[in-house]
Amino acid sequence: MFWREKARESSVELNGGPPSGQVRVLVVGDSGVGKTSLVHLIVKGSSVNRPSQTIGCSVDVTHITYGSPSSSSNNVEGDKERDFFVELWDISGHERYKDCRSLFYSQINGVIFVHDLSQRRTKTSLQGWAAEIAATGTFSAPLASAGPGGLPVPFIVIGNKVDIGVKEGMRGSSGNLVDVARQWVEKQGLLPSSEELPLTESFPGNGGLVAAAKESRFDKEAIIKFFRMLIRRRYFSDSLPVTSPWSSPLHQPITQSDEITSEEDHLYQNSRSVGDLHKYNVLPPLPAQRNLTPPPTLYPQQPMSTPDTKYNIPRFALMGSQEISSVRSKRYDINV
Ligand SMILES: Nc1nc2c(ncn2[C@@H]2O[C@H](COP(=O)(O)OP(=O)(O)OP(=O)(O)O)[C@@H](O)[C@H]2O)c(=O)[nH]1
Repeated sequence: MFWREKARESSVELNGGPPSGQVRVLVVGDSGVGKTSLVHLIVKGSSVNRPSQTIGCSVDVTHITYGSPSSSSNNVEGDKERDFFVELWDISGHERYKDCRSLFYSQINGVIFVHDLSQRRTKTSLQGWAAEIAATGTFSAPLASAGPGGLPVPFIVIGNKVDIGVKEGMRGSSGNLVDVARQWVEKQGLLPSSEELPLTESFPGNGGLVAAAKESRFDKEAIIKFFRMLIRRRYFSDSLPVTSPWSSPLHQPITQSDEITSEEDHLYQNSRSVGDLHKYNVLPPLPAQRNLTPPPTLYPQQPMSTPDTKYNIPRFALMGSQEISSVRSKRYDINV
């Protein structure tokens, strides 16, 4: 395995210094669901025309800010705005790499599960992905209670290809054999229309995001909040509650984060999807010191404390194609 730097921005404007740390996020799901397209969209802010099939794993790095821009650097609270790297490890979904992909499941802070809304089985298989990662991965800042498949870190689920996906409540054909079979059986009157063929839809399904990576549509706000939540858990969580995305969603009114302020927050204030929220539950924290060996950090972190923030994740808020203002990207490929 070797790393090949594919592109590097000439300069990275950071908030008064080098990044304060990094979090590692796996992006997993079956082959062809659009993981590479989504990562490209998150990092570059635009769609990619013809993504090539991922070989083993490719890693993109973006950076986001965390903290309050108005705080002075002398603030004893240490809540001034800081930059953090977010590593997005795009794992190939191809069967070819099934036996070796656990090589990449190292010191994970969070997971983005991706499925294809037009291929029902790609959602069903997320349970297997979760179990595989839980069984073979190592984790940074693990949660006290495990999620699906025993996964001990926060995750989000993204249903991609909403542009061609079967609309909720409609029974269209996705081209998937199981769905075709279901439709045929229903047409024969063999099953009541609400009856499901034996499909395991046990993966948490009520709190996911939807996206159309090909059309540059995704819930940028939710993704950024997810990243910030991971940063908070890893670097600021000694005395803070942490969140558990796999707990039962709480449907509460949207509350605006009073901790994090940035242009992005203002940009997306008006774009929230009201009434259809996925709310992270709050669980007791694990102190950052209890982490397993963290990923190699480029720069030492300063201990800081910040007030707690509860995150609301809109489930469905499609955004136009906008450049992610705080994104400075580097891309690395890993070949195995
Ligand atoms: N219609 C539609 N097609 C999409 C969308 N997102 C991605 N695709 C297409 O789906 C195909 C697979 O996309 P990738 O991003 O390479 O999928 P992947 O999950 O990274 O695939 P692997 O590398 O094999 O794991 C490509 O032809 C994309 O253009 C979408 O939102 N809508």
